[in-house]
Amino acid sequence: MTSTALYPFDMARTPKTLDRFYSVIPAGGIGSRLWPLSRADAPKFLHDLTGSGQTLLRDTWDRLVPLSGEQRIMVVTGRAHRAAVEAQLPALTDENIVLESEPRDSTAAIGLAAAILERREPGVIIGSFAADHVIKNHALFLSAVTEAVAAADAGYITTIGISPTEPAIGFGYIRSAGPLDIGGAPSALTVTEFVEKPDLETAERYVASGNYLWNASMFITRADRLLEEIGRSQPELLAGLLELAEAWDDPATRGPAVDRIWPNLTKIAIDYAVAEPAAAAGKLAVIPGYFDWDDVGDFASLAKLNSGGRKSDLAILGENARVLSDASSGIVVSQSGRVISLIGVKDIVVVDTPDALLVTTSENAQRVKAVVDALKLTGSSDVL
Ligand SMILES: Nc1nc2c(ncn2[C@@H]2O[C@H](COP(=O)(O)OP(=O)(O)O[C@H]3O[C@H](CO)[C@@H](O)[C@H](O)[C@@H]3O)[C@@H](O)[C@H]2O)c(=O)[nH]1
Repeated sequence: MTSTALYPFDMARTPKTLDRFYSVIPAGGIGSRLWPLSRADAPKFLHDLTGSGQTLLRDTWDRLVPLSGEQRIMVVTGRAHRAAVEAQLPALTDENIVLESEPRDSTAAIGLAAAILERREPGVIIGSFAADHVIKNHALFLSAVTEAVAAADAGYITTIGISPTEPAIGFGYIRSAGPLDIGGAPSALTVTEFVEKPDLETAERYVASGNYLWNASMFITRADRLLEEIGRSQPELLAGLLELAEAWDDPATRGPAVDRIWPNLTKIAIDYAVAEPAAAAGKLAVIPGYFDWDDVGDFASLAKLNSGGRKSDLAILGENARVLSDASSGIVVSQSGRVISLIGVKDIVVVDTPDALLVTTSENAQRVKAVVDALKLTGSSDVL
């Protein structure tokens, strides 16, 4: 059975707008809160973190095939990841892989895909979906995105909002208001405010108010509308993206244009460059998503994901893991083959790789990024 057949989604009855729909997968983040499992040469999206037997990138691809077909999925990733990405996605065509010489953040990555696709096919609608998230209830995901495509066709930059369960500070918060009257998008809501990564006090206030949704980092929009919004807040960045797109499809002009323009593009996340200003201008819409969504941002989420939500359990990841546990809980990731024994430790995080060992607790899982920053500063980048 192909993965497509797993979805209860009838392509014959999907709206016409999906004919113009392209999925974009920006696969650029290293996932530094998952160090030392996630590395520069083996980032989070190239790992199987769910026990599905597939990498998160492949799971993402399979999820998007029913929406765009294999021919209309574009992946934007670093040059260094080309071979690994292509091995994961054999149906990815050369024209649908965009290779970056260095990371320039999500506005440049998604904006370049939009500019290339708009040039090839004016009027195209794109949806960008992180390469390293975990989603269950695919039918609900597909129906939310289908609605988002209809809202995008009406001119909105559309995102998918998830009901918050805690005042997480690593997410964007979307304040939704009344319904928008858009055919094909009955659950679309107008957005009055988008706040990227608020401080803890603000996040607590947002969650307590019940008026905010988490941004799931999915942006569905007409490519021309996205470019217009980038141009409003980052005109120089837009000019660079348009110039790159013009040179892209000719191998003789692409290389020189990339060398000249790409390293000078402003590094800014799409949440700041597009979502916040578009919300302030009343051009952002949100579709509430009722599917299970997890960005697996740190080892605490990874532990939860792999222990079925039971805090008392010990989740073990690693093909040849040899773990002895007595009255312990948390997560062990084993890549070294060493025997690991735990006695009476709760909510522990142990990540054992051949050249680096991390020991912390679920409560401190967010602080792993600081270790990565410190390793960079102390010249220990060989283990990153
Ligand atoms: N190709 C490429 N992709 C990139 C780059 N930088 C980021 N990305 C991709 O852009 C997406 C967002 O990554 P981050 O910018 O690291 O996002 P974040 O800190 O996790 O926050 C975003 O996601 C949250 C949900 O997980 C959101 O709540 C938040 O608002 C925001 O959209 C991911 O798919 C990541 O791979 C880059 O330089 N190149």
